Amino acid sequence: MADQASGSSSNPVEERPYGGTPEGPKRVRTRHFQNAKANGIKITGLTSYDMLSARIFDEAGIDFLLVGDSAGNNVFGYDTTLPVTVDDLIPLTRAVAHAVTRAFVVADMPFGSYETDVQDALHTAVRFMKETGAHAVKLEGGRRSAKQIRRIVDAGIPVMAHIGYTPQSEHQLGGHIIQGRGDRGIDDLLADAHAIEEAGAFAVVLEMVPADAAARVTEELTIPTIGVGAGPHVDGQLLVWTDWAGFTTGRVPRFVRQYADLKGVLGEAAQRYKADVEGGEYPGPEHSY
Ligand SMILES: Nc1nc(=O)c2c([nH]1)NC[C@@H]1CN(c3ccc(C(=O)N[C@@H](CCC(=O)O)C(=O)O)cc3)CN21
Ligand SMILES: CC(C)C(=O)C(=O)O
Ligand SMILES: [Mg+2]
Repeated sequence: MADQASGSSSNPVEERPYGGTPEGPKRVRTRHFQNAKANGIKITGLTSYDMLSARIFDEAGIDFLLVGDSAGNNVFGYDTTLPVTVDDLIPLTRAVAHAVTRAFVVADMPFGSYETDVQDALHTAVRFMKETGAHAVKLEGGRRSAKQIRRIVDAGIPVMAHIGYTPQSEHQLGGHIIQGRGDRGIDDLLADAHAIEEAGAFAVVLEMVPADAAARVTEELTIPTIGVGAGPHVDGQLLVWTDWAGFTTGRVPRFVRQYADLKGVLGEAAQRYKADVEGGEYPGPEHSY
């Protein structure tokens, strides 16, 4: 998301140690998502669960950071996102929101915090906005979540929707299964997408859907689509950062391209550290007082 998306091309050029897009908006807002789609500029997103990774991604010019309930898998060590609570995510979201200067921060609403009732959904969204400094909330579901989306948007809180494969419904969907396949699948996906747009969401995540289905949704909607395993014909991409950085120790979905080998780097560092301590090589005189 670069210059044309900002609406203000007069930002002074500043040095960013990780590269990125210094010419883009000073602070990413929902209108920049809309402008990016209108101008054909791709939006980039990563998850983040802590201050250090958030700072690095923000300085690199990643447009938005999602404090995902995938923290269940990647921080808390659960097999699914289902046990994650609002109280689990609030401190992580606060850490990320306080770390960024440019990136748009999205708080993921965990399972059980919005499906029960429209009032519950609003209460959860307000907690995230009031207690963390996030700029928007995200929730799963299309038609089934439209009432919740409308209520939260009416309260002045931007909502990112999420359809296709929705991990909080893993047991109903029967595992990590591609959604939106076949005519019936595409019709369902489109109906969900239109319901989300009508309810007032500013963007929608499409997870694990065929590229042609994602292209149809992207074409038909006026709000930007953010793909996670949805092929190239979408308005932006999002990945779970620990998958993307080669930090995840378990299975990683096929749609991920791994941009680093953190597991290898840290594993090797730990082995060298152990060897140095055991061999009397660390600490050296320069580390001692
Ligand atoms: N975007 C995203 N959604 C998730 O639900 C998710 C992540 N990332 N990353 C962390 C964990 C790991 N998860 C997953 C999800 C799918 C596969 C997987 O291997 N999927 C197959 C297709 C389905 C299958 O055969 O199981 C694939 O080829 O991608 C692995 C781990 C679920 N979690
Ligand atoms: C994978 C994205 C869309 C997500 O919801 C999460 O990280 O929790
Ligand atoms: Mg999530």
